[in-house]
Amino acid sequence: MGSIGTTNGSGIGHGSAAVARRQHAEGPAAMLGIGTANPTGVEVPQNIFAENLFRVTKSDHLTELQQKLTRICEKTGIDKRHFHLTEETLVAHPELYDHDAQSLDNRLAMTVDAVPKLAQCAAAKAISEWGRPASEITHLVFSTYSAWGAPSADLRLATLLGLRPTVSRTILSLHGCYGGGRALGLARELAENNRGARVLVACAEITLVCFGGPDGGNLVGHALFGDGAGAVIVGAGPFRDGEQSPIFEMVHATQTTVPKTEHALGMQVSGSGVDFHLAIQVPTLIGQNVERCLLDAFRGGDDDDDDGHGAHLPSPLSGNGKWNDLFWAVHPGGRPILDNIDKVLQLEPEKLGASRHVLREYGNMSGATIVFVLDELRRRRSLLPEWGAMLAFGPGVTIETMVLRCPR
Ligand SMILES: CC(C)(COP(=O)(O)OP(=O)(O)OC[C@H]1O[C@@H](n2cnc3c(N)ncnc32)[C@H](O)[C@@H]1OP(=O)(O)O)[C@@H](O)C(=O)NCCC(=O)NCCSC(=O)/C=C/c1ccc(O)cc1
Repeated sequence: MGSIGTTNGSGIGHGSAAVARRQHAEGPAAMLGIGTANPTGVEVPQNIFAENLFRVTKSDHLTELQQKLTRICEKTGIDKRHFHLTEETLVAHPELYDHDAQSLDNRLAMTVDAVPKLAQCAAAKAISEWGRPASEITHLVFSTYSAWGAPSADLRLATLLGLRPTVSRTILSLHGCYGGGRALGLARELAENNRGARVLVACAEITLVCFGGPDGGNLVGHALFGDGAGAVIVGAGPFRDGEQSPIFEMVHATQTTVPKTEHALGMQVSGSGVDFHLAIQVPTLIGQNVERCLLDAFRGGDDDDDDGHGAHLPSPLSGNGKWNDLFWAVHPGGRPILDNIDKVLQLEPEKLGASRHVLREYGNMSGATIVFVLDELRRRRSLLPEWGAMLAFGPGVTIETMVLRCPR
């Protein structure tokens, strides 16, 4: 027995090492198709959001609270958001804004199909751009906090898209706003370590699970979050006939948890739904930690001698304007988060333009938002420098960082 799993003696080890080497893809993983979608029913301009919310939840008597939400809405940098939840649904389900009512079952019943369907719309666009049939997808990574149950939303999405029964599925739940960054990081590793793999990343969020009356203490969440889905096809070379050429290469990725910040961002599930907690310090915490994460991510690439791109990574240094040599895909978690990143990295005004555009047009769609930012950057591709950085944040506090390259 002694030789199984060892690299000396039997030759089994050498053989398995060779198999492992053959399983590696050629070159870095890349995004080969990007798609986004929003619910089509409800689009709410931010300047009437507070008035609407208080009216539909029969809370007009809470005038001070309404004034406060109006003040907060004005500072979000958001123009409009899209929602799955309609006024008719709220009339039929007053338990959705009664925080003493047991409403979790009804909420989940409303999202169980809607979340994978929204993801399907985004995925269909990503697959169409990729240029190959859905049956060639080998892996699915689905991130959502809005739909729970087993069989889970990833299986429902796989069925809706007609993925093959051997597709290797993973669902990421409750990652909140860094779910998209984590799903892309995982897809990168799957694509580079499984020759021929084509990974569908899907993120979809419907805020109905956490909707509540304005007296529930989550005014900032009300002002910030919207519904949406994003999808990306990730694969590494060799590339196939008919495939879209790489949009962004995913050169190196890191995940950092900022110590002792568990209290800052969170989600609590109860019989009455899902409550968010967003501490007032979050924008400052992210501003204080983001540069270290970026330096680690760009330095980390130098250690990856095997993958062949470490030696070519640029080495941006703080304070000398070098961060402005990159393009930026930053999760627009909130306007002050973007402002703080601008300040800390001394970015030129338009560097976070794609993130601010997405925040303005859609609000914060948690994990799906980063895909919208990548989609927007892709539209501006001819203007982008060669190298870029992606940042996503969420509970932990967790910061996902990825070094990107825009091939010429
Ligand atoms: C638009 C805000 C709310 C206000 O803008 P501002 O420039 O800070 O303006 P002010 O300083 O004048 O604040 C306006 C009011 O908002 C209040 N406020 C200001 N942040 C707060 C505050 N976190 N609390 C509760 N009152 C506040 C503030 O006290 C003040 O109240 P008042 O004096 O009565 O008008 C801005 O601070 C903002 O966007 N904050 C949110 C940032 C944030 O934490 N974003 C989440 C990033 S991470 C992420 O996206 C993940 C989310 C997630 C997803 C899924 C999960 O499961 C878990 C998490």
